[in-house]
Amino acid sequence: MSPSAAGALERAREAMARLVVDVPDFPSPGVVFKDVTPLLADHEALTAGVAALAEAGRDDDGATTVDAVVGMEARGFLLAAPVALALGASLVPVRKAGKLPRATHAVSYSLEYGEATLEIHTDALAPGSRVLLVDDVLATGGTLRATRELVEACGAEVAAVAMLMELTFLPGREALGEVPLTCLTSV
Ligand SMILES: O=P(O)(O)OC[C@H]1O[C@H](OP(=O)(O)OP(=O)(O)O)[C@H](O)[C@@H]1O
Ligand SMILES: Nc1ncnc2[nH]cnc12
Repeated sequence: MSPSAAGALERAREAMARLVVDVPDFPSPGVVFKDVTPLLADHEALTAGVAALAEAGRDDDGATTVDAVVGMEARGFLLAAPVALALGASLVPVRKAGKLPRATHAVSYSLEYGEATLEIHTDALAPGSRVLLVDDVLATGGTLRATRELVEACGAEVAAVAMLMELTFLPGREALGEVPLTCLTSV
């Protein structure tokens, strides 16, 4: 890792420890919700977080290794867009059911506090393209597993995954198998 990437990671970790707020019993009893909105509101924290996430889509020489960045609705969009710009890659949204206007692939899944369906436009990713998935929180891995299925339904490949935060008391990481996973912090 380059000195500037290591610096961004250190600044992002410090910012997350300071700015991510635990909200007990939201959106349902027993869930401790990780609210990243104060981090998004802090320019330096967001800059460092985006730089650190983007490293997951670069090689050791700093060259971009992915064709597209996929963000999962809704918080994933906020991070995936600047990461895609930083990498010079395409931005592709994976949306909750009924939001995309053209033909879609769809996958239903469970997450820490409910169930949902995610969709991707069938032509959103070129077959064979390499994709970086970006989101804020990895919890049960339901969102990640569903998104991976959607990417693969397009004939593309998940090359790497980058998250701000991993909840290690949940088995989210198992959704990935061998795919490289970058989580800036673990709780
Ligand atoms: O690992 P999992 O158990 O699937 O949980 C992680 C997902 O949950 C949150 O999204 P949510 O579906 O709450 O949507 P939002 O971003 O629209 O708030 C979070 O942003 C991840 O996408
Ligand atoms: N505890 C949590 N906080 C924020 N986002 C989440 N997504 C799933 N579980 C979550």
